This record gives sequence, structure tokens and C-alpha cells, in this order.
Amino acid sequence: MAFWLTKNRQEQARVCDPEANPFAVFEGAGLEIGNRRILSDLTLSLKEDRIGVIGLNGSGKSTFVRMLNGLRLPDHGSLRLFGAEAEKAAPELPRHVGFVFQNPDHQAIFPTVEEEIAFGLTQLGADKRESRERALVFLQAHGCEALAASPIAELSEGQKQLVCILSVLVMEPRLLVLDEPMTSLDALASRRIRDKILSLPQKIVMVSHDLGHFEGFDRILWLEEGRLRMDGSPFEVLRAFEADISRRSGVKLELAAL
Ligand SMILES: Nc1ncnc2c1ncn2[C@@H]1O[C@H](COP(=O)(O)OP(=O)(O)OP(=O)(O)O)[C@@H](O)[C@H]1O
Repeated sequence: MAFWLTKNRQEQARVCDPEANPFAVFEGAGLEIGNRRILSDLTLSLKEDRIGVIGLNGSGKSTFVRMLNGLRLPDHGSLRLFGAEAEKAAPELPRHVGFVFQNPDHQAIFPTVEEEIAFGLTQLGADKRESRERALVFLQAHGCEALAASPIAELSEGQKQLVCILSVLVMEPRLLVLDEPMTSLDALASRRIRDKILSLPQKIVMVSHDLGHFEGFDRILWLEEGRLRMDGSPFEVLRAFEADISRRSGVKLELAAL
């Protein structure tokens, strides 16, 4: 049923091709916010299943991944998402791109787990009753039926983040974008969430400061001051990034550099 509803809605709009691969094509794309250049000269195509995004604080990672779901649009160059020009694609992107934020408290809006999951289904056109029934089936399929009636506010941080991931997965997106999803989690919850992410059929683009989270990834993008400094396999990019950190950490620490 979810497929029918999604397909029906796609047929109404028909701008994006959810099967398009590369799913994102940047050509000289950049963005200025408040007279400050945040991203510059990005030319790259994204098609791999597991793509990581790294870089120091303020390098533009969050702004970059927000472009993948149309939350930010380039003001220079071009960006095509799922085969369509980003601005035209933007209204359709919530159906194709699930976005998970760092802090689950900024994402979850309903009191209980079941309601949070059901919301995505109502967004796709299901009525309230059907949404709740399908939410329960979905939670069961992910081994989380015991959480269904739980107040989200009372869950552990790991459980909250899992609910946030499930609440976007229920909409069957083609791409899942995660912006530092493990930041507030302990080592065990972090590992569980990472394993869950790796087990998904969706394309994944994930930002993280913890380089260990990119085990099993296909490609890493290293952003520096809004530009793509390096783009390649995890082996080569993570090694170069760590070498750069070691070299820089030898430099006298100045508050302005933090
Ligand atoms: N809405 C905004 N208004 C003004 N400046 C912004 C805005 N959003 C981001 N910036 C600036 O753009 C730069 C890049 O921010 P962004 O959040 O994309 O970086 P990041 O690499 O994700 O950082 P972090 O690792 O700290 O999360 C930062 O200097 C930030 O202050």
C-alpha cells in the first residue's frame, strides 16, 4: 500500500526520477549566506551506496547535506537531484530523501513512537487509522513493537535516534541523509545505530566527526572551508585527513582557530 501511495503522488508531480543514479550532480555549485561564502565550486556526482562527509567544524558539511533534500539551494552553478533541477525537485524531495538530524529532540514532534511513525504515512496520503495500523506493522518489522506506545521523551538517546531513523524510513525514501546521527550516543547505542544504517537498502550520505563510523563506506568527501578538498576511497581520504589533523595539532592552539 505504501508503494501505491508513493507512486500515486509521484505520478502527480513527475519531476524527480527516484531511480536516477547519480542521484545528485553538482556543477560549480556554491552558496553564500549573509554575505559569507559557505560553499564554493562543488563539482561532483553522487551515486555510491554509502558516502561519508568529513571536515572540521564550520567546513560546510551540514550546509552541503542540506542541499541534498532541498533545505538549501545553491546560488551559484547548478545542482540536479534525482534527475531534476534542485529548485524544481525541492517540493518532491521529502518523498525521496529522508533526513536525520544530530539531535532527536529537534526532529521528533509527536508524544509517542507510534504517532511519530504514523505521521510519515499520513504525509504520503494514508488516513489516520490506516497510518497507525501500518505504523505498528512497520515497528514490528523492525523489532520495535514494544516501543510503540512509549512516550518519546522517556526513551534513551539511542532509542530516540532509532525512532527518528524509522520515522523517515517508513516513507520509503531512496536516500537517507544523516547529519552526525551518533553524536549524543554512547558507544553501544552508537554501534547499534551504525549497524542499522549499514543494513538499510537506501543510499546513505552521512556526516560524522568520528572516522570509525565510516567502516564499510564506499566513498568519503572531505570538505574544507566550503570546498571539496579530497574525494575518494575511505582508505585514502581518511588517512590523508588524519595526517592533516596530526600536522595541524602540532601548531600552537589559538582560540580563533577552534
Ligand atoms: N544560517 C546561517 N547563517 C549564517 N551562517 C551560517 C548559517 N548556516 C551555516 N552558517 C555558517 O556556515 C559555515 C558552515 O556551517 P555548517 O554548519 O555547514 O558547517 P559544518 O561543517 O557542518 O560544522 P560543524 O562540524 O560544526 O557542524 C559556518 O561558519 C556557519 O557558521
